[in-house]
Amino acid sequence: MSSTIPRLEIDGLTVAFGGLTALDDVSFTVGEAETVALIGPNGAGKTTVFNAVCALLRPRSGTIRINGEPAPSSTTGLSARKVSRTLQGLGLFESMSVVENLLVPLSSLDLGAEQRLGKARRTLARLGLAEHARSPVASLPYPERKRVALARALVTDPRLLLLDEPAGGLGSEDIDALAETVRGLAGQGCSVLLVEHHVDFVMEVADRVVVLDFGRVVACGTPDEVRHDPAVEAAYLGLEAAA
Ligand SMILES: Nc1ncnc2c1ncn2[C@@H]1O[C@H](COP(=O)(O)OP(=O)(O)OP(=O)(O)O)[C@@H](O)[C@H]1O
Repeated sequence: MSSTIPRLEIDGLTVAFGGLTALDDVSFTVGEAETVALIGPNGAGKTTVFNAVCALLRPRSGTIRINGEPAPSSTTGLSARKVSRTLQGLGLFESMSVVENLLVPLSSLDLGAEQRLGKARRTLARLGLAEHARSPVASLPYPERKRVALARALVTDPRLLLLDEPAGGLGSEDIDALAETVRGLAGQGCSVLLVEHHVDFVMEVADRVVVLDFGRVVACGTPDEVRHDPAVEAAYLGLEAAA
């Protein structure tokens, strides 16, 4: 599954906020068309990894490479590198229609108006949102709004997709549909880095799982390997089971 040059390579990443070390020498890779899940308890550093990849903060040390090249030093460079991200808070333009939301990221691509619209409509159809194309985002229930956020991230055909808690707030039917969509991304050559608390979803879609605890990688492996790792049970899964 992985090519020799990882789609994303994080090496020795250390991030501090004042006296708090949020990430401590974190290293892992995401291969071509691979889905890697980043899990760990609240405050483990998962979002900080995303923010570092997206150039929203400056690491104290370590390197981040995308397709073998240093990651962009500002968020504006991400789309040219074919990196997309979804946000926990969705970040949609609520008063605009669904299709207009998808046209926003397409505006930076060198495409004509018809091509942009075609791309947006094909993406909406792929995610079962075609009938909502003209609806204002604010009029849709949360699961559909969440799917619009995913569609907006996918409409530019990213090679690396960062998904921040995509299953959060969804019911089991929507989670099943989401799992199918995420599994299908590999077939399109898209690599995924996923932050998620929903462990069953993670175990279903991830090729590999990286477990963070207090900013350090405490385990890394296939879902089965990680599931039976005592360090993981202690750091995360055990806490969930006890909750
Ligand atoms: N901008 C910031 N300033 C100060 N501390 C921060 C900042 N961002 C994150 N932190 C701290 O860094 C640590 C890691 O936070 P982070 O949000 O990455 O964890 P997380 O694993 O994503 O947690 P959650 O699952 O709750 O989203 C936490 O202790 C958090 O309080």
